[in-house]
Amino acid sequence: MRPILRAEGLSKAFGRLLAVSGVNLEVAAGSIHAIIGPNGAGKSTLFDLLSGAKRPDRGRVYFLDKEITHIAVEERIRLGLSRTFQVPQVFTNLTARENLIIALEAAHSLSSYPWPRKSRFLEEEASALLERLGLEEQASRLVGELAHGDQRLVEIGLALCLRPKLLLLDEPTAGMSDAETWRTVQTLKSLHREEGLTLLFIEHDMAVVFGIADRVTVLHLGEVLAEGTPDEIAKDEKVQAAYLGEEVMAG
Ligand SMILES: Nc1ncnc2c1ncn2[C@@H]1O[C@H](COP(=O)(O)OP(=O)(O)OP(=O)(O)O)[C@@H](O)[C@H]1O
Repeated sequence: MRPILRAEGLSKAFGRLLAVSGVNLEVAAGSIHAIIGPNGAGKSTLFDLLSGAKRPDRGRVYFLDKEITHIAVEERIRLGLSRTFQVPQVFTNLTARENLIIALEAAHSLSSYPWPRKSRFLEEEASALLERLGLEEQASRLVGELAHGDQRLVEIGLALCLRPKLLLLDEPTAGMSDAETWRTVQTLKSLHREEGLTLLFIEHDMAVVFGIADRVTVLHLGEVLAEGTPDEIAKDEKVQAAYLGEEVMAG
């Protein structure tokens, strides 16, 4: 299938440490693609290069066949490439609904709308998003008081306000209980199914990777060690060796 995102020979060094080294990556439109790898493998740095938070020393990034290597984060978002972070970027002193309304207002240019119409539009859009995320009951609570899993879902909601075609998720289930992880996985699956959203996500929890990914790229010491279906990756001896000493591939 046609790639929505393509990276060619991406490299990024911090001093003498080569964090990302000659990475080639293709993310098929409509896929759920996981990036895995031991701690320090370069996963977050790769995300920074793809989302525009950092610039590569070498290599190119293409989104929908347009080269985006040197364009700003905001422009990438406008093209349809959004991301979430390891620590949720949300307004903790506002409610879940208020968070979404602010993001929706910023995402749509509504300045010419008369206020009643604008207000109704924002309320309706926020309600629809809260329902899609399963956050109706939490809508009027301060985000800072919500469970960690719900805060992360609010952050995903903020990214969805921008109507992305591709969503980059940095460890979407990190720090979640089993129940929160399950709920997040179901929500991501339904967003993928119902909205045709392509997902690229970094994940340490192999149950999540094997539960939803149709493609997996393994990074190790900044390089692509292997790429394939979850089953191919689970059987790969190079991958098993790279994870030696970590428990993540067990089971
Ligand atoms: N700003 C920075 N300055 C110096 N070194 C950095 C910086 N950011 C990352 N590194 C180093 O680059 C390497 C890759 O880090 P990165 O965070 O991309 O890995 P990761 O695979 O996301 O790790 P983790 O799974 O622990 O989050 C690590 O050795 C890290 O210490």
